[in-house]
Amino acid sequence: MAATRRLANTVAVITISHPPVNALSSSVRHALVKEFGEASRDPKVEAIVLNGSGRKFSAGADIREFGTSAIKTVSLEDINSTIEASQKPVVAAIEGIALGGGLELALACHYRVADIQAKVGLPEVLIGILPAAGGTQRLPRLIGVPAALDVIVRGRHIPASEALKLGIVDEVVQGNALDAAIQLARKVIGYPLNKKRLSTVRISSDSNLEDFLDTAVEKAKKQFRGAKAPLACIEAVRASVHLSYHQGLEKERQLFFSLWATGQPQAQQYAFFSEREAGKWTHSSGARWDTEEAKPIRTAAVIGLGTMGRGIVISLSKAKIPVIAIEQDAQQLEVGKKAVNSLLEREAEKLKQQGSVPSSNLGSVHFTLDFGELQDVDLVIEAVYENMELKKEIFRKLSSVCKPDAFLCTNTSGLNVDEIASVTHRPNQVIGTHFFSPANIMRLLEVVRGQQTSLTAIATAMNLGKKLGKVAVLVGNCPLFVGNRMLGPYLEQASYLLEEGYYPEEVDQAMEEFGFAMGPFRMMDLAGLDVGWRSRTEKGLTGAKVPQGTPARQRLGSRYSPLADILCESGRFGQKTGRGWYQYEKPGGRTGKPDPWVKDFLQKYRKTHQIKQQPSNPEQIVERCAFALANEGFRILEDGIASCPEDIDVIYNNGYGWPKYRGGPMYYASSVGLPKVLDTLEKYYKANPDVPSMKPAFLLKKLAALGGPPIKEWRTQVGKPVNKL
Ligand SMILES: CC/C=C/CC(=O)SCCNC(=O)CCNC(=O)[C@H](O)C(C)(C)COP(=O)(O)OP(=O)(O)OC[C@H]1O[C@@H](n2cnc3c(N)ncnc32)[C@H](O)[C@@H]1OP(=O)(O)O
Repeated sequence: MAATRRLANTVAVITISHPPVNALSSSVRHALVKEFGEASRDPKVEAIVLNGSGRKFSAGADIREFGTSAIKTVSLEDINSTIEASQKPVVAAIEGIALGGGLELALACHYRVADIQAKVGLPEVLIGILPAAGGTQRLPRLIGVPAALDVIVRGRHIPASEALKLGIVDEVVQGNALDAAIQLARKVIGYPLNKKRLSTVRISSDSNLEDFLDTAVEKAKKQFRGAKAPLACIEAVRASVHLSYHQGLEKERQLFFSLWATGQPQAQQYAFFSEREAGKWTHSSGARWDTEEAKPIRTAAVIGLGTMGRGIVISLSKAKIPVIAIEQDAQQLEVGKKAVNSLLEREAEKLKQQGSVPSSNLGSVHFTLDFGELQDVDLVIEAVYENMELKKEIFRKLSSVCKPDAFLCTNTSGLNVDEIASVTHRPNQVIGTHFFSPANIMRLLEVVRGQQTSLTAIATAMNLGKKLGKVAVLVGNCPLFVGNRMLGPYLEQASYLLEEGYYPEEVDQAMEEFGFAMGPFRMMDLAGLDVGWRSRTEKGLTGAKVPQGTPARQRLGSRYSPLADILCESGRFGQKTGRGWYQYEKPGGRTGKPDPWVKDFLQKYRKTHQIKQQPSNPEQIVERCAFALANEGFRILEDGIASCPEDIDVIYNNGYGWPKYRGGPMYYASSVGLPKVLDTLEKYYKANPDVPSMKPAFLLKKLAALGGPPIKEWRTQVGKPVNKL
């Protein structure tokens, strides 16, 4: 049953019942109409309380119904207007969550009581749409335009205590929200309801409000580059100022349909469900997320307190896991300790502002130089710099010091997890946990399974990711895993574009207009050019190990761009040295400006190597870079390193600044059309046979030959997950 009704004296309690999150599916909406109608007509009923089963009010509209005929049956806003117009007082008892349509339903009620643990919000913008059941019209009438705009455009989940301050809820209770709502309902029987009907409230407009909305548009254009939903949200809220409630609703509806026509909601909803699917990992043995039990992690340790290690310590502490943090010498320990403590203070401050007690919400951190102190921890994460010998030395030590069932994780961004595991007595307990910088902020975690990694270790690492609030994706062990492996051909194309006549700012601008948080050159400057340079030097691609007589722009018979190496040889490592692809105000500076030195250097380089300049074409920049990424993605699928295209997209959306409204590189390839992607790559590769990364992947050819089936069908065509080195 989608909703049930019972009588508590003269109060009817209608309970939405649609596990797991009480989404307002068509059957729930039908049930609400029926139960509410009967309660309204029942002379024994003097007031009505709405709540959700399983201590969750509602997560809003059933996202799976969008684009289907089910969404057209019984509109949520019709239900909301009926509730609002009720002559009997209606109180929402909010436990757990009231999100999207869930909050819109609660806003139609005359009163709202929330449990202290509850969160409310209008997160529609995060799935590419806007609140479309009156939310953009009722919320500004309740809490004012500026506060409502912030809630709607950011889509954040607001804790009950803040919701009370904002005026979204009338009462917050520590105990049972349902009992409190019933009590309130009884108390207000017979009170006038007019002022409680939000659709009747008037918003007074003034020029400040107009300026405020105009500024919000400009800010949103910059902040959400290319995303249409935030702008539609602002326009809908603007309508609440100028139009009657009913005209505003019509505007909300029109904006919803025009957003749908852009294709962005479909991409963002694909991204939403792909994230949920990533948690449902499968293994070639047939084992799955729901067959394997994770071990509890009560204590953890982090080795290395560089940028990554510090972020990991904070993540663990925020998940209330006590951490032991280790460094190799007293001086580095002191530096790391100061940095961690200052980050922890910031977290404690945030908790205080939310009304929580930091000491009960943050795990303790103990700093030491002594590996002996790790003997009882459940899990260790090594986060030292990328050097195989150093990592092996640490894992040897860990293997002898840690208790036999402790899990040993490496935060390598691409080294061989099996080789690291091979020096331990427990390769089955070794697993890769590749965090992204800054690790306390970035949501992505690549969990890398080695040949011998046990299913329990996989389940435990995936579960830990969830506990840390991350989206964990299980991948196979190959050089650079998934995300960084795909970055190779992408950055290669970016460099070739510079050789062929573009400048870093032009390539970055094209990719940022496409929607990337940062273009490739800004990203390299931020990450530090020296990191890749060190790795290329170790591989003999640059530096003294390159055989005499090797052409400057060729390695092992393939095309090679030495541009980044030359920059590094001139001490240009990016932001950290104040010079890289851009110039910065000072070493460590963040604001990059185009650098005349780079322009001059590129012009001389092109002249020296007699490279013909291509006519400028921003579309070509995007195609070459984005298709290079997707092509490597197809190879990764062929190799079984990622088990489905959705996992690759989750990695790019959450770790590499890919615009979510384009779904991810694989979704993008699918939406452009696989035959077109194939054709573009084929043409490029024919003209550039010395660039093997652009040779169309076998799987791409196979899928294009099948006419480019929908992305959810690709899974049937890909290999079994393996480890490939
Ligand atoms: C025309 C009227 C328009 C109305 C606009 C809307 O209401 S649009 C919907 C707005 N609501 C949201 O965007 C909420 C989306 N959901 C979440 O943020 C989270 O799922 C959650 C509710 C905070 C719960 O998070 P938690 O981590 O506890 O669980 P999961 O995310 O794993 O979700 C559990 C399963 O529930 C499915 N699900 C969640 N929300 C919805 C939804 N609104 N519609 C349909 N399904 C939903 C989710 O997919 C999980 O199911 P699986 O089968 O496991 O994938």
